[in-house]
Amino acid sequence: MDTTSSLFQLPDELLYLWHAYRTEVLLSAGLVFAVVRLALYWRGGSRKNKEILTPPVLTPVDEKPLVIQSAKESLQDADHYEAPIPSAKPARPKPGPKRVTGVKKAKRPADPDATLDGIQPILFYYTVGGSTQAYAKTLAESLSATTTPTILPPQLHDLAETDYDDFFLGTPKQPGTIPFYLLLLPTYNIDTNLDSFLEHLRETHHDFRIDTAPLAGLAGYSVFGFGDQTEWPSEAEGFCTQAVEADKWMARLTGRKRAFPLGFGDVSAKKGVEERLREWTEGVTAIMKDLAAGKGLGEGVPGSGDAVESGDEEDEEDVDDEQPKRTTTKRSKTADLEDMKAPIAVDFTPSQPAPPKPMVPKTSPTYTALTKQGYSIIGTHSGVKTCRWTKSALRGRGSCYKHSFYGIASHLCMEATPSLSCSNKCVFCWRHGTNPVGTTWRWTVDPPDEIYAGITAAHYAKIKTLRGVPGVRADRFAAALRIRHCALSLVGEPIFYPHINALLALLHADHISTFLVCNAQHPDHLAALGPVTQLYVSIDASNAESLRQIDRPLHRDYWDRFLRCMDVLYAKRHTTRTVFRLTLVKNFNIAEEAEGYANLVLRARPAFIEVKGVTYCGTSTSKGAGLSMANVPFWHEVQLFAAELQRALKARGLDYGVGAEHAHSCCLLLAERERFFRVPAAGSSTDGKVGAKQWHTQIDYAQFFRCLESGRPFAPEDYVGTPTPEWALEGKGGFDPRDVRVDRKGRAIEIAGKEES
Ligand SMILES: Cc1cc2nc3c(=O)[nH]c(=O)nc-3n(C[C@H](O)[C@H](O)[C@H](O)COP(=O)(O)O)c2cc1C
Ligand code: SF4
Repeated sequence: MDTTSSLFQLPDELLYLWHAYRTEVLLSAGLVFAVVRLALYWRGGSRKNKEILTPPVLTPVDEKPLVIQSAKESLQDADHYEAPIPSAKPARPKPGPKRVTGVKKAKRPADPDATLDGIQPILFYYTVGGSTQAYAKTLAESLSATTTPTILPPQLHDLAETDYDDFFLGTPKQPGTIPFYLLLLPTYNIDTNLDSFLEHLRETHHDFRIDTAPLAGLAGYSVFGFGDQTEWPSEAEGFCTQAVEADKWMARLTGRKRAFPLGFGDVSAKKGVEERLREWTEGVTAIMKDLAAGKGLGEGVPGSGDAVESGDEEDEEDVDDEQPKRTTTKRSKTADLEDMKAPIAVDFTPSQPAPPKPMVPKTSPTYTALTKQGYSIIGTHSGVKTCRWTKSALRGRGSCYKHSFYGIASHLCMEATPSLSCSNKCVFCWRHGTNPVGTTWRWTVDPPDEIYAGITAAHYAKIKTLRGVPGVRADRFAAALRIRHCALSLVGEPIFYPHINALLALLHADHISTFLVCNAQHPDHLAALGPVTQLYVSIDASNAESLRQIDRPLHRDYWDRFLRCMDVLYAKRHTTRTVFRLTLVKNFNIAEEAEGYANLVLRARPAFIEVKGVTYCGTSTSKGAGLSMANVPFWHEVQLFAAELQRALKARGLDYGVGAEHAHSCCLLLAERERFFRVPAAGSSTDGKVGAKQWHTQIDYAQFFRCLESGRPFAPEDYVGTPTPEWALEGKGGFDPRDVRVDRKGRAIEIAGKEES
C-alpha cells in the first residue's frame, strides 16, 4: 500500500478502533483525570497547611494583639516579667485545618511608647477588732472616687479570707492591667492569722523552688501599719512591728518595688492616724498615676531599688531571721534614708521611752476587746467577770469543780484580777489572747481600795442583771449578794500587781476567802506574797521544752524562774495551802511526762494537785498552735494519767491519793495523804464509820479567818473543813445532788441517788 492510500484509510481505522476500544479509552481517560485532580488537590492542601504553621509577618489577626506597656520595662525585671494574657476569648474552632493566630509572646515591649491599660490597685487588710477593716473600706471608697481611666477601681481583700497562693506566690493575671498592692496591717503581739501571713511571705522568699521575686510583676506596693503607741511607744517596744516585717518581705518578693514608704498610724491618736493615712493615700495615688503614665517608679523615689537598697535588705534579712520577732528593732539604713527622701515623713516613732501609761485605757482596743468578752474593766488594769458557773449555781444547775473539792458555792464566788497583763501567751488560754502582755509592770498603778470597791461593785451589778433569768432561785440570788469567795485567776497575772498583799488584806477583812492562781514566772513576787486561802501555781508542762511550747513565756529565763517558784512553794508548804494545777493537753504534755511532773511535785511538795483536761476554746491562738478537739483528753484518760502520776510519786516516796473528782469538768484532785486523809472530827463523819480515816479536801473558811485574825502563824491543816462529801469522792462523779443537772437544752438529767434540796 502506498502512503497516500494509507492516509485515506486512517479515519476508518480510527473509527474502527474507537468502536472496538471506546469503553477502555474512556475509562483510562477518566482515571488519568482523577489522578491528576487528586494530585493537584493534594499539592494545594499541603501548601495551605504550611501557611498556617508559618504565617507571613503581615498575616492579619482577628484577635486583639498583646499590648505590652512601656511603663513595664521600667518597672519589671525582665527575668521575672510575665506579659499579661490577651483579653479576647479564643475564637470558636472552625471546621477544617487548625489556624493559629496572634503574635509571638515577647519579653520586651514591642512598642516602647505604649502605655498601661490600667493600674489595678488591690487593697489587702487584716483585722481583729474591725478598725483596720473600717480604714480599708474608707480608703477603697476614696480610691474609687479618684478613679481615672488608667487607675481602676480598687479591689478589697480581707487577708483572713484570702488564699495567699492566689496573690502572694505570683501576681494575679488581669488582662491589660498591672496590679499595685496596698497593705493595711495592724500589729498584734498575740497569735493571729497575721502571723501565718507573714510566715507565708517569709517561706515564699526562702523557698528554693520559687523565684526569689515572684511578685516582681507588680507595678509596686506599699504598706501602712496600725499600732498603738500608748502601749507600744516605739518600734523597739513593738509599735507596728508586723507592718515593718510585711514591708520587708514585700520588698524582697517584689524585687524592691516599694512604691511608697511604709506608713505608720497610731490608733491611740484617732485624728493623727487619719491624717497619716490621708497623707499616705495621697502619696500612693500620685505614684500610681505616674506609673499609669509610664513614668515608672522613677529615680530617687523610695523603693525604686538601687544596689545599696538591695544589699541592705539582704543584710537586714539575715539579721532578722536570727532574732525573735519581738526584738526586731533594726531598720535598714535604706529605710531611714527613704524616710528622709520621702516627700512625707511617715515614721513618727518617738525616740524617748514614754512615762507610765494606763495598762488598758478606755480608748484602747484591748479595752474594747475585753469588754466585748464580758469583762468589766476596773480602773486601768483590773477586771472582773461573772463566770458561767456562777450563773449555773444561781439556777440550781450545779457549781464548778471547786465546789466538789473545796466547798465553794459558785454563786458566792467572784472572779477577778488586779492585773490584766500576763507574762505568758499560753496556747490554751481561753481569754482569746486579747490581754496585754509584758515581763515587768510598766503601767500606772491603781490603789488597792479603788480596785476592791470597783470589782465588788461591778460583780454585784452583774449579779443583779441575772435577777430575771429564768430558773434563778430566790434564795441563791439573795445569798449571791454577799460575796464569800474571790478567785484571783480571771486573766493575767495577779501577783504582778504591786499592791497585791494590800488587796488580799481588803478581801480578807470582808471575810472573802481568796484563791490566787499564778503562772510560776515571778518567784520574787511569789516569795513576797502574803496569806491567801489557797495558792495555785499553774504547771503546764514538766520540762523546759514543753513549757516553752505550751506557755510561750516572754521571759528568756522562764525555766529557771519556774524552778525557783517550785522552791518558793516548798518554803511555803507549812504556812500556805498550795496547789499544783496541771492542765492536760493531749499530744502536748501528757504522754511520758508523769515522771517529770513527779519530780516537780517532789521539789515543791504541794498540798494538792488538780489534774484537769484542757477545755478547748477554739480561738485562733489555740488553732494556730495546732490545738483542736483532738487535744482534749477524755475523762478516762485524765484518770489514767492521775494513776500514772500517783505511781511515779510513790516511787519517790510521796503518797497522794484521789481526794475528790468532778467528772463534768474532767478534773480530779490528788491530795497529800499524810495531811488530808484523816479521822474526821467528832460528828462530822460522812460515812458513819467512827474512827475511820476520810479525805478532807474541803476548807473551813470561818476557821481560816479566825486563824488569820489571831495574828499567830498557822498551817494549812489548821483550817481543814469537814470530810469531802460522799458524792465528790473518787468514782462518784462530783455532782452535788442538791442541784439539778440539765442537758444543753435545759432538760433535767436523771442522776442515781439525786435528791432535790
Ligand atoms: C491584744 C492586742 C495586741 C496588740 N499588740 C500591738 C503591738 O504589739 N504593737 C502595736 O503597735 N500595736 C498593737 N496593738 C494595737 C493594734 O495593732 C491596733 O489597735 C490596731 O488598730 C488593731 O486593729 P484591728 O482593730 O483592725 O484589729 C495590739 C492590740 C491588741 C488588742
Ligand atoms: S472558782 Fe472560778 S469557776 Fe468556780 S465559781 Fe469561782 S470563778 Fe467560777
